[in-house]
Amino acid sequence: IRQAGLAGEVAGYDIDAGHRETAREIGLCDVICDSAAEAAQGADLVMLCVPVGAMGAVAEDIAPVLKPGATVSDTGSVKRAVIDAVVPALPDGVHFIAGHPLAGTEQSGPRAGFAALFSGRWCILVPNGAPQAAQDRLAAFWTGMGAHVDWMDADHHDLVLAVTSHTPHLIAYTMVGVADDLGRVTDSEVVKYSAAGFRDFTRIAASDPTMWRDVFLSNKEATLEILGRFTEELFALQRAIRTGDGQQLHDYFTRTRAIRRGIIEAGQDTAAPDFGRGGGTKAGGGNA
Ligand SMILES: NC(=O)c1ccc[n+]([C@@H]2O[C@H](COP(=O)([O-])OP(=O)(O)OC[C@H]3O[C@@H](n4cnc5c(N)ncnc54)[C@H](O)[C@@H]3O)[C@@H](O)[C@H]2O)c1
Ligand SMILES: O=C(O)C(=O)C[C@]1(C(=O)O)C=C[C@@H](O)C=C1
Repeated sequence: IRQAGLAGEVAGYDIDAGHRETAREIGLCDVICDSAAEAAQGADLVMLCVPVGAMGAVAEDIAPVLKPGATVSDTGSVKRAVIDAVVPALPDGVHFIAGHPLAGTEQSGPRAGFAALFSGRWCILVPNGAPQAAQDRLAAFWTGMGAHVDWMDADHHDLVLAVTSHTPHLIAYTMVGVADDLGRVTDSEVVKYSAAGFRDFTRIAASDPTMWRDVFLSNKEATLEILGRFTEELFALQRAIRTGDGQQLHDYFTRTRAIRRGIIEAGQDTAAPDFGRGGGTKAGGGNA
């Protein structure tokens, strides 16, 4: 936000005093406040970047000081539960537009952020009935940080993300847990010879436990739906292996390879951030 000059002043607050201290040390914001309400007072845009399960409580903390006409948004990985928790807490005349930048790492805390994090990445926004001018302003804010903005309904977002992010994380957690159960994950030979796939699983499985606990508890329905489908496919492959059905395995892997190749050919492989991309439209010099 500061690098792209998207806000006149950025005020921040974190419930963890150590994180506030670190944020002051590294100059993350223009000002680090001692309460959420102090940080939100007078802001044109308030961005809630806390675990999904804490969004409602923070909205209640800041509600009394919000400026009429202010926009409140968030970065949470789940959208329906956040809207349900935040909207009832906000006063009339304040708009909530839910958001989710599809960018992050397994690292947490104030030192884990970097200016190019959102560059070339999608940011999904849920309009939630906010006025067009507020929607345009928030979209310009994200494109100002180099993101591509898409608008989506909250339930659709939660289903799509259950497929592309939430269930894959659960699978990574499980795979690393299985290796640990075998007592081999810390065995130096296993670590030394672990192939890239498993290493990627261990990186994902190092993600923040609070964040991911909240994601699964608040996107229960969609995650369970996708997990059910995943389990059915897994059983089919398990059976093909047991019965020696090479044709089924080959057909399945051919189909999945075509999907990956289709993504590359369509130029939609945004897995790697485009660090070269500059900022886009500026959202104007408000306070965030
Ligand atoms: N990490 C990712 O890959 C990623 C990507 C996209 C979206 N998200 C979402 O963004 C949000 C933040 O994730 P993050 O990765 O920045 O997490 P983070 O752990 O780096 O930061 C969250 C911070 O919130 C603070 N916090 C917790 N409860 C609070 C409260 N009640 N009041 C004030 N501060 C509080 C924590 O102390 C922590 O420092 C989450 O909802 C997450 O689902 C994360
Ligand atoms: O690479 C990672 O660490 C991530 O998994 C980031 C990731 C994702 O699934 O793509 C994780 C959760 C989010 O809500 C958005 C991004």
